[in-house]
Amino acid sequence: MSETSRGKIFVTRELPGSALTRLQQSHQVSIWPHRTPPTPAELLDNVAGCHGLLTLLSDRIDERVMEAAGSGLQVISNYAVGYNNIDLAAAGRRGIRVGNTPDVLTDATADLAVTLLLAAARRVKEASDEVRSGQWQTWEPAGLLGRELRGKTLGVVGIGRIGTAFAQRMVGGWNMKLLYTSRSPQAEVDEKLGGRRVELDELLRESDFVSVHVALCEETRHLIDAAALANMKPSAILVNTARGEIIDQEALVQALREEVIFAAALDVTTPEPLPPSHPLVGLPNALVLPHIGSATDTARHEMAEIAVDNVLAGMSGQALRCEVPLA
Ligand SMILES: NC(=O)C1=CN([C@@H]2O[C@H](COP(=O)(O)OP(=O)(O)OC[C@H]3O[C@@H](n4cnc5c(N)ncnc54)[C@H](OP(=O)(O)O)[C@@H]3O)[C@@H](O)[C@H]2O)C=CC1
Ligand SMILES: O=CC(=O)O
Repeated sequence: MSETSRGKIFVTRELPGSALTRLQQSHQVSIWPHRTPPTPAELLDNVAGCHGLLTLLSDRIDERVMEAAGSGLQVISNYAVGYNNIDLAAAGRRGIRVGNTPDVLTDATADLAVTLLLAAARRVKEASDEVRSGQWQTWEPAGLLGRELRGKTLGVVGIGRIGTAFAQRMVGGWNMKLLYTSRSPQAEVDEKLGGRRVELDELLRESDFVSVHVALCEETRHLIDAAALANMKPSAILVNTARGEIIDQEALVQALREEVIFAAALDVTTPEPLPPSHPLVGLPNALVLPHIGSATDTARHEMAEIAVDNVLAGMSGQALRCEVPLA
């Protein structure tokens, strides 16, 4: 299909900036008008006859959705770097290209991981709650004592783009010792950041701060389970900005309640949104944010530009600006 032949595109949410107007100029675009995602049934209805889909990480794009779109579907462009919401094998079988939005959100997400780590280390949630609830009575010598960062050991689980950017900040800012996991050696991380590649067991045992940055897939689901948490130091802090399912959340609740670890700070949970009644929300040593890793104006605008470029390229049969390799 050429860019001028007005293919049909379904976009599952409004995006910031003007990138979507580039799609509207050349194609027949329908944009889901609500703040919350289409239900699975609504998704099936809306994709019928589409040549391109621009999706969010909260939209599950499985074989049924591709089937409902029909044989004309050429491209699925995810407005995220993670693509665990898309059935890549099904896309591969159907010859559908899949796109994502890497790099432009790396700084924003790494910055948020630093924010979470610092907030947990200095007990910011408990301190703020004390002020809000009127429980702040006086300056106390032993009140709300947190953890220092300088010279401590940092464990980065998955040293890809965001894991590396996060490690740069922590090693450069606080002179931390770096341990990391990776399926392959990372010479640059070793040379520039003094990192040491280790097995997950050693990383968990030795680290004062553990931050999760692996992609979610079958191999990484519940990578941090009860046994992994028991392996961590009682003084350790766990940060997750990757995906909620990488941590066994029930095991985490128990570990926080029993002070197996000191604290957790999470941008991602299972499910999302996490209900306010969930135990993690009420625990003093857990900090939960509503998946805002990439939520800066710059990152979200640039993500929109890439996502639109990916749709346009895919619909004209070209390689995408950022294409996810299919199995
Ligand atoms: N909170 C938020 O808003 C955001 C969350 N994210 C999440 O962060 C993740 C990382 O993003 P980014 O750094 O750009 O991605 P990268 O692809 O650069 O890094 C992904 C890392 O995951 C590892 N990995 C992939 N598959 C496996 C596997 N099967 N087993 C073990 N390790 C694996 C890779 O390891 P290896 O080197 O061994 O291949 C790599 O270190 C995204 O997938 C997304 O889920 C991203 C942006 C914003
Ligand atoms: O979670 C966000 C992403 O871009 O992936």
